[in-house]
Amino acid sequence: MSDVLELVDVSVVREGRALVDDVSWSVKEGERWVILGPNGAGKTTLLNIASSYLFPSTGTATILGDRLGAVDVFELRPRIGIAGVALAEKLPRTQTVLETVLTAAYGMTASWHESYESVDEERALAFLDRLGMSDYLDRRFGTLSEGERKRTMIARAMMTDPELLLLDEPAAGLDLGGREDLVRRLGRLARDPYAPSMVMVTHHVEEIPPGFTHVLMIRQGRVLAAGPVETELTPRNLSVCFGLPLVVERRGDRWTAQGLPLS
Ligand SMILES: Nc1ncnc2c1ncn2[C@@H]1O[C@H](COP(=O)(O)OP(=O)(O)OP(=O)(O)O)[C@@H](O)[C@H]1O
Repeated sequence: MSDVLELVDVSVVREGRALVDDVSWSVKEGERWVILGPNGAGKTTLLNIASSYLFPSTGTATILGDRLGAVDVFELRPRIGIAGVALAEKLPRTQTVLETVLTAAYGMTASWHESYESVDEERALAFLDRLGMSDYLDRRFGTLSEGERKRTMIARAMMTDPELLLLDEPAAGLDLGGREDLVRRLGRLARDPYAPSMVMVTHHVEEIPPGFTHVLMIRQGRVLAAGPVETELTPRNLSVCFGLPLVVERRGDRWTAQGLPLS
C-alpha cells in the first residue's frame, strides 16, 4: 500500500508557539482515519497541511506522492476533497444546492455562466442522492439547515473524484437524528472499496463512523497515539488526550465515552 499522506517531523510555529509539534504520521491508501483531540489541539492545522493550504515550518509533508514545497499545489488540490466550515463559509449563500456541488467540478466556489456537461450534472445528482439531498436541488445553499449544509458539502467534496477526502467536524452542530444519519452515510462511504482514503476530525468518539480503521489522538500539537482504532482507542489514551478520567466502550461497530463521576 502506498502513502496517501506522510508527515515527517512536522511542526507549525506561530508567534513562537508550536501549534503542531514534531508530528510524524502516515495514511496509507484505503485507510480511514479519525483525528481526535480537545479544542485547540491542532486538528484543523493538521488538516490544513493535508489539504496543501498550509506549509509546515519544519519537517516534510508528502501528499499523494508529492512533497509540499516541490509541487504545484494547484495541480494537487483537485485530487483532494475537503468538507469543512472554512470552505462552507466561502460558498455563495444564494447559489442552489445543485450549483454548489457542480461548481466543484470546475474548481470554483461560484458559478460563472459555465455550461455544465451532462456527465457532471449526473455525478452531482448521484452524490446528492447518496447524501439524501435529492429533494433540495433547487434550494439556496444559505437557507439549508446545518445538517443539510454538511451533507451538501460532502457531496461537493466527492465531485472531483478525490483520492483523499478530508472532513473537518462533519457532525458538529447536528441534532441526534442528524448525527446518526450522517454517521450511517459516512459509514457506508467508508466501507465502499472505491471510496477515497479518508481523514475525519472530530471531538466525539460517538461520531466515529463504522468502517473507520485508524485513530490519531493529539493534544497540544503532539501525537499521543496513532494506529488501529481497536488498539489505540483505549480509556487510558482518551483520558490523557482530553485531560480527565474517561471510560470508553465499544458497542457493535460504534463507540461511546463518558467521564467518571466526581468522587
Ligand atoms: N495563525 C495562527 N496564529 C497563532 N495561533 C494560531 C493560528 N492558527 C491557529 N492558532 C492556534 O493554534 C492552536 C491549534 O488550532 P487548531 O484550529 O488547529 O485546533 P483544533 O484542534 O482544530 O481546535 P478546535 O477543536 O477548537 O477546532 C489553537 O490554540 C489556535 O488558537
